[in-house]
Amino acid sequence: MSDDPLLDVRDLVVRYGPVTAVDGVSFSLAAGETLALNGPSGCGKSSTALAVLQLRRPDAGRVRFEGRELTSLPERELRSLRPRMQPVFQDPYGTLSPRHRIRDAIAEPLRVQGRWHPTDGPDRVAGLLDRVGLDPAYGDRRPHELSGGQCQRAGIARALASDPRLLVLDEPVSSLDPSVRAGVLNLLAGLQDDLGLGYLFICHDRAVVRHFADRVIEMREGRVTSP
Ligand SMILES: Nc1ncnc2c1ncn2[C@@H]1O[C@H](COP(=O)(O)OP(=O)(O)OP(=O)(O)O)[C@@H](O)[C@H]1O
Repeated sequence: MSDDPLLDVRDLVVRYGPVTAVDGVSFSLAAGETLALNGPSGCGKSSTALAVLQLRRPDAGRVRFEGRELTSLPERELRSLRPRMQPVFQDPYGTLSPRHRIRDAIAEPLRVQGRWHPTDGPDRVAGLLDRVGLDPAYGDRRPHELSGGQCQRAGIARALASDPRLLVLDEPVSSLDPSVRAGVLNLLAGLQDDLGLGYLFICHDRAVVRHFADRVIEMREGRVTSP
C-alpha cells in the first residue's frame, strides 16, 4: 500500500452559474482522521462535500480518493467506488425513504451491490443496527416511528452497509436535539476507532468542531482562510 492520503483535494472549484461557491479549495485527509470544514452559512462547505463525493462534478480541480483521480472517471467507473465514500446528511428523515422499513433501507445497499444473501443478510442488517446502538427490533419500523437521533443512527447503519472508507458527514448532528448530539458523536468516534474510517466533517458549530475533529479548516466565501 502506498503512503497516499485517503482523500486529497486540490484547487477545487464549484460554480452555480455566476456564483463561485468553492474557489480553489485544497486539503487532504488520512485514514482514521477527522478533518472538519467550518465556516458561516453559504461559505461553500456543502458544495465542497458534494464535489468530493462527485454528486456534483466540480468545475475545476482534482479529487483523489484512495489514490484514484475521480474527476476524470466516467460515471460507470465511479459507480464501483461510490460505496467506499458515503454521505451522512443533516436531515436523517430526508435520507431514508418514509415508505420503507429501516431494515429494508439498510439492506438496499447490500442488494444493489450484489452482496445480499438471504441466508446471512438479515443477520448482517441486525448486526449493523446493533453496531449503531439500535435494538434490531427497530428494523421493523419506518423512519417516522423513530426519534431524530435514532433515525440518524439508522442512516449511519445504512452508510456502513457499503463498507465505506470515508464518511462525508454534512452537519450530522445539527438537526438533533442537543441532548442526543453527544451520543451520535460518540458513536461516530467509536466507529472510527474500530474501522479506521476517514471523516470529512462539515459543521458550523465551532464548539462541536473543536471537540470532535483532529484538524479544522476554516472557510469563508468559497476559500480556505486557515490554516
Ligand atoms: N444548487 C445551487 N444553485 C445555486 N446556488 C447554490 C446552490 N447550492 C449552493 N449555492 C450557493 O453556493 C454558495 C455556497 O453554498 P453551500 O451550501 O455550499 O454553503 P454552506 O457553507 O454549506 O452553507 P450552509 O451551511 O448554509 O449549508 C451559496 O452562495 C449558495 O447560495
